[in-house]
Amino acid sequence: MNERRIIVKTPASTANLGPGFDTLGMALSLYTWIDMAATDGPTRIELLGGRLKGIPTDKSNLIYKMAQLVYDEAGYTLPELEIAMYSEIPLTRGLGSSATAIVGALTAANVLAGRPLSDQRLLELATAEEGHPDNVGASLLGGIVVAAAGAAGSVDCIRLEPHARLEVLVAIPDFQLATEKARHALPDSLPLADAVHNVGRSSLLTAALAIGRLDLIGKAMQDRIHQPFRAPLIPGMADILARAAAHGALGAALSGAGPTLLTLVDAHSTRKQELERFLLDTLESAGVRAELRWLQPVRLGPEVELLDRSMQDVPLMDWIKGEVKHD
Ligand SMILES: Nc1ncnc2c1ncn2[C@@H]1O[C@H](COP(=O)(O)OP(=O)(O)O)[C@@H](O)[C@H]1O
Ligand SMILES: N[C@@H](CCOP(=O)(O)O)C(=O)O
Repeated sequence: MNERRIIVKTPASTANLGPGFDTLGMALSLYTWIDMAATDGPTRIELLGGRLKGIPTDKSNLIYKMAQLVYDEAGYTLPELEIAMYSEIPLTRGLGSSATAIVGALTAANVLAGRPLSDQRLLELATAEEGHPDNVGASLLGGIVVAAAGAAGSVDCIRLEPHARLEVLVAIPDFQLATEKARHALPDSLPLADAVHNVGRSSLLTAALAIGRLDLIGKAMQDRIHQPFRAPLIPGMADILARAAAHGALGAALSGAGPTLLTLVDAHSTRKQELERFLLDTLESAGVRAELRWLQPVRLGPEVELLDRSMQDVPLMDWIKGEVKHD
């Protein structure tokens, strides 16, 4: 069979950006590649690189399940599949690895099926699977997204173009924190004053990002909905959020549900090394080892390649190595 081989490269994401809990997201320059083709043989799922260890390779795999969902929605019968996947996104660190896998798989399966589903339907399916629209919105639309999930599975999502001078420095701690666990740390209800605080900051942040008021970002990234409750799970976090701006960041936030800490930085800043030192020293004093990564906001959502016959047998890693050289 193997006539349509699809490779989809999907960006990671950071959610919340501080006050926009379950609402704001931004696509980031780390990627997952999903390679999907129909096959006459039995389904085969290959996970490449070290990061996907422990993830099932049978039909309970998330990628396969998302493919099944697309075909069910379209009313088609899912063929047996050959799937390969490689990810450079660290899992369970607050960089949206699960959302990237969901969006990449829905996109690949939709192309394989001849695009029966609209992007809007893919967004709704991805949100239902992930439980919140911020990460999947960013991975699907690219850029910065403002997303709101409504009744009966509806999702409204608006994409903003990231400012050309916006850069991202993340500190990725060497421990994992499952989103589910970090969501359990949150209270069931909040004082009205805290809700008002967040509505103000989140609206200000959205407006500032939309019109390029980088000077307002630090003030606007304040949050009282989730970060105060998650801070005890991440040693050093409270200190970093309180003092990153004094060390050259435009603003700082917990990335998604953590434990990664995110700083937004003006690309023209002359204080990048000072910020790097501050993040590493603060985390080290708190007993946390972390890796720093400079990332860019990504403007594109999933990039789809339909491989022609001459490329049918090229291993996914060889194909990727044409553009990246790391694991
Ligand atoms: N490529 C993938 N294939 C299958 N499952 C994945 C993949 N990437 C992530 N996951 C699942 O998502 C989980 C991590 O999701 P989550 O706790 O929301 O953290 P994050 O999305 O911030 O990395 C992993 O433990 C794994 O079960
Ligand atoms: N809005 C969610 C975002 C979770 O992001 P993840 O990258 O940690 O999965 C939350 O804050 O729980």
